Amino acid sequence: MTSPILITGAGQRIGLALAKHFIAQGQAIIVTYRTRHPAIDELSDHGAVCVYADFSTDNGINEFVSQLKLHTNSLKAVIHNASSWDCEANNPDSSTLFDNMMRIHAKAPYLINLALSELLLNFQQQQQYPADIIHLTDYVVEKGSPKHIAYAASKAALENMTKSFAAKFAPNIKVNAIAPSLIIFNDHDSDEYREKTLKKSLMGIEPGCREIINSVDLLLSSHYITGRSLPVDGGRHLK
Ligand SMILES: NC(=O)C1=CN([C@@H]2O[C@H](COP(=O)(O)OP(=O)(O)OC[C@H]3O[C@@H](n4cnc5c(N)ncnc54)[C@H](OP(=O)(O)O)[C@@H]3O)[C@@H](O)[C@H]2O)C=CC1
Ligand SMILES: Nc1nc2c(c(=O)[nH]1)N=C([C@H](O)[C@@H](O)CO)CN2
Repeated sequence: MTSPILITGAGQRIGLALAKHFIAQGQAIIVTYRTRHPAIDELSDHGAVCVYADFSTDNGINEFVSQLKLHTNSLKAVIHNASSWDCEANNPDSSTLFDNMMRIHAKAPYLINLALSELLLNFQQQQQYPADIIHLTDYVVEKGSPKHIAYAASKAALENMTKSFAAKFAPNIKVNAIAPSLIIFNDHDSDEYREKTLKKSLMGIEPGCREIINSVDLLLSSHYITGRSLPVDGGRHLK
C-alpha cells in the first residue's frame, strides 16, 4: 500500500465525502468509524482500511493507535475530522460535557499526533516532501459560542495545537487547520434554524462538502503552508 491518508470519523457527512474523494483519486486511505454505518462497508468494498475507534476514553484512543500501526508504517496525512457537536442545553452534567468535548476535539488529536508522528516522518523520508496533519476546527474559535461553550473551547484548543505542532514537526510535517462555519445541515435541522443560519454569512448558502474537499486538497498540495487555519465561512466574520 502506498502511504495512506488517515481520516477520523469517516462514516458520514464530511469525513465520508473526503474518503470517497481520495478513493476516486486512487489514494490509499485508512478511516475510523464508531458506528458501522453502511457507508463503512462501501468504503471497505472500495479498498479502504476501516478501523473501529471510539475516542470517548483514553483507552479507546490508545487502542486505535495500536490497531492503526498494524496496518501501515507510514502515513501521507492525518485528517482529524471526528467530532461531536454537543451543547450545554442537552447536557445537565456540564463537567462530563466539558471532558467529552475536550477529549474528542483536543486530547484525541493530541495523543494521535504524538503517537503517529513517526509514521508521518517515514512518509517524508520516502518522498522527500512534507507529510500533513489537518485539524477540522470551527469558525466559532474566533468568536465563541454561547450555546456550545465547551465545544467551542475544545475547538479553540485544537486550533492552538495547530500552531504548537506546526513548530514542533517542521519541516518534515506540515500542520494546518480548516475552520468552517456552515458546511452541511443535519437532517433534523428545522426550516427555521436553516433560514436563520443561512443569514449568518455573506454568501448565504449551504455550500456542501466540496468546500472542505477543496480546502484539504489545497493544504495537501502545498509544501510551504503550515501553522495556519483556513477559514471556510462564507464571509460570516463580516456580517
Ligand atoms: N457540518 C458542518 O457544517 C460543520 C462541520 N465542522 C467540523 O467539520 C468536521 C466534520 O463535520 P461533520 O461531518 O458535520 O461531523 P459529524 O457531526 O457528522 O461527525 C463526524 C463523525 O465523528 C464521529 N464521532 C463523534 N464522536 C466520536 C467519538 N467519541 N469517537 C469516534 N468518533 C466520533 C461520528 O461517529 P458516529 O457516526 O459513530 O456518530 C461521526 O461519524 C467536524 O470536526 C466538525 O466539527 C465545523 C463547522 C461546520
Ligand atoms: N461535529 C459537528 N460539528 C459541527 C456541526 C456538525 O454537524 N457536526 N455543525 C455545525 C454547524 O453547521 C454550524 O457551523 C452552523 O450552525 C458546527 N459544527
